[in-house]
Amino acid sequence: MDKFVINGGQKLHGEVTISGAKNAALPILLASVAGSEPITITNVPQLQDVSTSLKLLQTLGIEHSGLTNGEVTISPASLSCTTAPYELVKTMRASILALGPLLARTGKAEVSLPGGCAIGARPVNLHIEGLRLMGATIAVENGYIKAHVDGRLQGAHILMDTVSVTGTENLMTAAALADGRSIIENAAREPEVIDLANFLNTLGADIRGAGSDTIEIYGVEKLKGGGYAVMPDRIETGTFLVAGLATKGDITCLNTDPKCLDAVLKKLCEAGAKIDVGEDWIRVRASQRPKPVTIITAPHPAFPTDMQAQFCALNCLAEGSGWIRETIFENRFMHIPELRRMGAQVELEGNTAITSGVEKLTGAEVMCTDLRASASLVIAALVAEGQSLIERIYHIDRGYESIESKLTALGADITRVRS
Ligand SMILES: CC(=O)N[C@H]1[C@@H](OP(=O)(O)OP(=O)(O)OC[C@H]2O[C@@H](n3ccc(=O)[nH]c3=O)[C@H](O)[C@@H]2O)O[C@H](CO)[C@@H](O)[C@@H]1O
Ligand SMILES: C=C(OP(=O)(O)O)C(=O)O
Repeated sequence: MDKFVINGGQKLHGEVTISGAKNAALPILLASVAGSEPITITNVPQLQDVSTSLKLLQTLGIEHSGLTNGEVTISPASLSCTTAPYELVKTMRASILALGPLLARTGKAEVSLPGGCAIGARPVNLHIEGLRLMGATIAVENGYIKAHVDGRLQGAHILMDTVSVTGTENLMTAAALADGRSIIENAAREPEVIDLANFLNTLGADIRGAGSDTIEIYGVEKLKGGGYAVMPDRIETGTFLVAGLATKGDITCLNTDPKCLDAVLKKLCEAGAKIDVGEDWIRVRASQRPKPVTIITAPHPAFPTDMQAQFCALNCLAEGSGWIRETIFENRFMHIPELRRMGAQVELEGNTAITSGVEKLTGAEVMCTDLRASASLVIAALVAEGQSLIERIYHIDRGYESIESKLTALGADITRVRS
């Protein structure tokens, strides 16, 4: 398993180009299952989860060109299998997004249950309930969601009990091919949901209202081919901005979208960063220790849970105490014990992490437990005095493209040790 060795203490400075968004690329790649003509997708990040998605498409019999320079052409016409197997699904939760398009296109789908994972139980009941409302018969047997429908799925009125990002995406994609009109209420408003809707509309779908809490979908019989560029990764952007502030640096994120980052930019300013934005770039500058912030994670447009761990690392360095409450996932504080190994003073009270900022963290051997927890450890190690060894970085490779090259170009001292 690869490791990072980081010698802390370098201020980050310079420009970094942000990659396409993992959480938009994965739904888009898997929604291509619903298509029938060639689709070219660009600005796709080179990530482990993207490789897994392409492997899954291949397992379904769907031919593709492979990913080159962020571009992949997918030929969904060759679909020949409707089972998403455990070996692939277990490594990537987003595989559940194969369920809606497979069922809508072929009338049949067997997708392994993604199961629990590091950050919480993450059930998929809302995906299943929504598809049932659209006329599917679904059984959960032998660890698989087994779904079928005679003829086409039927348009339905779906009120989601909880805001679910992939739940909304799965149902929206299925409804795009259903017979008649569907309404999804209490839909997720995340920018990645809008990106998926725009992608499907490029292929001839009729989806209205994505980005609001009510999405209206008029089903079409077939999708056509087309090209689409994935939106920039707002979480990768936020992670680099936090690293810039934590190291008292001066960095500019290019090829990003400041409009998707309102809640994060607000907290960066409260933490003392000087932020400048343009149409597609964000510059962060800092010269002082950060100020502590108070954060409550919640669905978009509120503060994203995927930025919680990175701000925890920031609060650990702040001048004074702050707190962060996690309301989306019940087990998303596994970075805390690792940050403590680096000298952080953090108490956990239920779903709230209360920090007393320390003047310096110290390098240590730490272990990644999930994707964003890994990002928080990298940020802490960049600031810490001395050397840190970060283990199990396969978690970070799921979601950050070439993170060590990007950080090195910004002046960090980071090396990947391969094993
Ligand atoms: C690939 C992708 O886009 N992943 C993102 C997506 O995950 P994901 O779509 O899995 O997360 P959800 O939005 O579905 O989860 C939100 C909450 O709803 C609950 N829930 C969800 C579905 C369901 O059927 N029943 C249920 O109870 C979950 O347990 C959780 O408490 O949104 C999360 C919340 O912004 C992000 O952290 C993930 O990075
Ligand atoms: C939790 C995340 O991803 P996933 O839903 O793919 O596990 C994330 O991107 O932070």
